[in-house]
Parts: sequence; C-alpha cells; structure tokens
Amino acid sequence: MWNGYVNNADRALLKVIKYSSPTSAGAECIDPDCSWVEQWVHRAGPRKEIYFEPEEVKAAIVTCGGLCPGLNDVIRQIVFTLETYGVKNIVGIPFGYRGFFEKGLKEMPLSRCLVENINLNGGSFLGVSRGGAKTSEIVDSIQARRIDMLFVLGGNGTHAGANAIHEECRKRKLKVSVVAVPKTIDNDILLMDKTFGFDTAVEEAQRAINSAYIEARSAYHGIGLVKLMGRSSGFIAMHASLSSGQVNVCLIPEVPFTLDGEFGVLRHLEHLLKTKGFCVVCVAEAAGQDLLQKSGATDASGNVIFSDIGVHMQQKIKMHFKDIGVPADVKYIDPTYMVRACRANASDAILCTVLGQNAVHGAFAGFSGITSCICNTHYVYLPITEVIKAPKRVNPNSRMWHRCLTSTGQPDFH
Ligand SMILES: Nc1ncnc2c1ncn2[C@@H]1O[C@H](COP(=O)(O)OP(=O)(O)OP(=O)(O)O)[C@@H](O)[C@H]1O
Ligand SMILES: O=P(O)(O)OC[C@H]1O[C@](O)(CO)[C@@H](O)[C@@H]1O
Ligand SMILES: [Mg+2]
Repeated sequence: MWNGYVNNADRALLKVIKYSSPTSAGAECIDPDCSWVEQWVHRAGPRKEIYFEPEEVKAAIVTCGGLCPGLNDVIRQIVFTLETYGVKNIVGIPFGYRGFFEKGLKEMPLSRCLVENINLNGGSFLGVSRGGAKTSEIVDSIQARRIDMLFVLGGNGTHAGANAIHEECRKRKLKVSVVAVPKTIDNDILLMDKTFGFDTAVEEAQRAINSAYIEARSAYHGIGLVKLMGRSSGFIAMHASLSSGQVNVCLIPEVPFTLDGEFGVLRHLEHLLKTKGFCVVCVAEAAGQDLLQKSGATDASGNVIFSDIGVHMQQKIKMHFKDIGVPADVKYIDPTYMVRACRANASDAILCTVLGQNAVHGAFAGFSGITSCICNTHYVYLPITEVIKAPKRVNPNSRMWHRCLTSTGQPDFH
C-alpha cells in the first residue's frame, strides 16, 4: 500500500515538551496551569494529487532582505524540483521585491542547466534588496506576468510581504500559490528549529572568535572582542560562544548588562586579566543598546539601525584600563559581512535542499501563504501568519542560555 506520497492528513506535533510547571527551564505554557494542548501542523512533502497542471505553470522565485548562506542552494532545488514536475516556465525576479516594479529589471529565465552550480558560491544568484515593497503593485505585476507560483526566500520582513501578497491574491481571486522559505542568519523566526544559513553563520563566527582568542592569548593582557550579527536576537552570539568554547563573556540583547560598577563587565575583565592573563568577549550587535545613544535611523525596510556596541565597548575597555593604570591590549574583530556572504556548510546545504523541494511540493499541493520549514526535526508547512507574530528571541530562562553561562563562567552583570 506504500506509495511514497505524503497524505494531506499527515501531521507533525508542534510542541513536544509538556512542562510540569511555568517554573521549568524555558517553559512556554499554553495556559496559566501549563496544561497540555496538542497542536498539529501539516507535514511537508509530495502529494499524490496535485493542484496545478505542470505544463501550464509559470513559477517565479525571489530572494529578499540581506544575504544568507544557502540562498543559491534553495533556488537551485526549487528549479530542479519544478522541472521534475514538468514545469517549463521558471523565472527569477531580480533584486528582491524591487524586481517586480522597478523598470529596467528583467525577469531571468531559469533552468536546471543554468543553476546547476550556483550552490558553489555564496550570495544570491538573483540578487537581494531591502525596502520598496508595495503589495498592490507587486500583485499587479504577478497578474501581468501570469505567475501561478511564487517562491519567496527571506526573513521575517519578507514573510510579512509574502503574506500580504498572498492575501491580495486571494482578494483578487487569483489562483496563485505563494510559498516562502525562511532564510536568515539571525535564526529569529518563530516555531521552527532553525532557519537555513544559521549553522553556517555560527561556524564562520566561530572562526572570528578563534582569531580573537589567538590574538588575546598571544598578547600581554590581551582582550579579544568580537561583534556578531543578530538584529533582535542573540542566537549567533550564543551558539558561536558555545561552539567555540573560547568565550569568557557573551553579551546578548535579551539579557541586560552594565559595563561600569562593581558588577559590571569591565570589573569582570579586570578579574580575568588578573587570574587568566587574557580574555575573549563576544557581543551581539543588538546587545546593550540602552547604554548607547539611539541612532534614530532605519534601513530601507524600516528596520532600526543599531548604534555600534562593538566600537563602544572597544573604547570603553581601552579607557577603563588606561584609567586604572593596568595595561590591556584590545583587539576588536567585526566579521559581520564575512559571516553572511559565505557558501552554505554541509548541514545547511542539506536543509536548503529539503526546504526547497518541499516548497515546490507545497505549491503543487495547492497551499498558499505557507512557509516550508523544519519543526522538531520534521519537515512541515506552517501558516506564515503564525511565524511572523514576533521575532524569535533567546529565552534567558532556557537551558541553552544557562549552558552558555556555564561554559563562559560569566557572572550576572548588574
Ligand atoms: N510588514 C511588511 N509588509 C510587507 N512587506 C514587508 C514588510 N516588512 C518588510 N517587508 C518587505 O520585505 C523585504 C525584506 O524585508 P527586510 O529587509 O526586513 O528583510 P528580512 O526578510 O527580514 O530578512 P533579514 O533577515 O535579512 O533582515 C523588503 O523588501 C521589505 O520592504
Ligand atoms: O545588509 P544590511 O542591511 O547591512 O543588514 C544587516 C542586518 O541583516 C542581518 O544580517 C539579517 O537580518 C542582521 O543580522 C543585520 O542586523
Ligand atoms: Mg528581518
């Protein structure tokens, strides 16, 4: 009876831990009594019955937001899978949502032959952009181009855009399937195990930490300082600190800290120089923003541009040790774009392959307004509306953050 297809009624369980009490580490309770409510989500994969006639389909792919390792892997797998279904008309929309309305930007015909090797490089074969998304204009363009399936690769902003496009298509009664694939090195999208690109970013970030460690270790009273990305969450900083094992202080936006005073970071650095002779600090870009003057600036998508905590800390550390008359050799590393522009590592490449293939299966199954992701190690489709409710952040009560604290040995900084 086995036929290899996923049944439309197949489900994966969304929450797999039953917390006995709201005081359990990382507890997320569905109600104040922490009672167990099962929640099931659609399993991803190919269906026996498909909603579109492949020969008649025009499919488009667009990549939005910042760069992320694995974008090319996903584009490539979407094209491969579409061709396997028999789709002949596949196009890439250049430079994010901008490609839908900016005059002079032409859609790019895509084929297996053209995208065969794009995974060997980082970046996006189609180009990316921020800002400028006008839903009605984008849907006008989708209508004019007669697109039936739109695959949108991006982070939370892109997902909000994809959902708006999906809603507008429904309003106009267009039979367009809008399927997203969550991309972001920040890993800040709700409900999923991880977004593609995150693993690779952590691996690259670890190299920067290792360099900081070597510099600090080799200097007299060396202090290595590394600033890592993460718009509103400290996942990269926490995971890179954990994986490297070379970080003595990890600072993330979810956990406030002070620099000065008896319990401040600077006093702890003094202690580390005294006891170890050197130390390594890893700070997430959104950490400690309350210590800085707000830049007030936003990027083209309306995202807040942070004040530079890395440069601020570098200056504060130098000044502090000068003031107390203790020599300190501060080496600051900001590997920002090096972390994002690299090619996907092996684990991300596999994740991208599965998510890209499942995105196409989801569109053929007739879904729209969904995202293709991994949840509790199972591949599923989630409604976009559920994953964009808020950015995912590190839970300071989670076991993972406490593991990080155990590993660094840092105290509370207040
Ligand atoms: N609420 C929204 N509704 C419609 N479109 C949006 C919304 N938020 C962002 N967008 C559009 O989505 C695109 C990408 O958004 P953004 O620059 O925030 O990146 P992102 O998808 O969050 O990825 P990254 O992780 O790189 O920040 C932009 O073109 C932006 O205009
Ligand atoms: O490409 P830009 O606009 O410099 O974006 C930087 C932001 O993009 C990300 O890399 C991904 O959201 C963030 O970590 C960072 O704050
Ligand atoms: Mg974003």
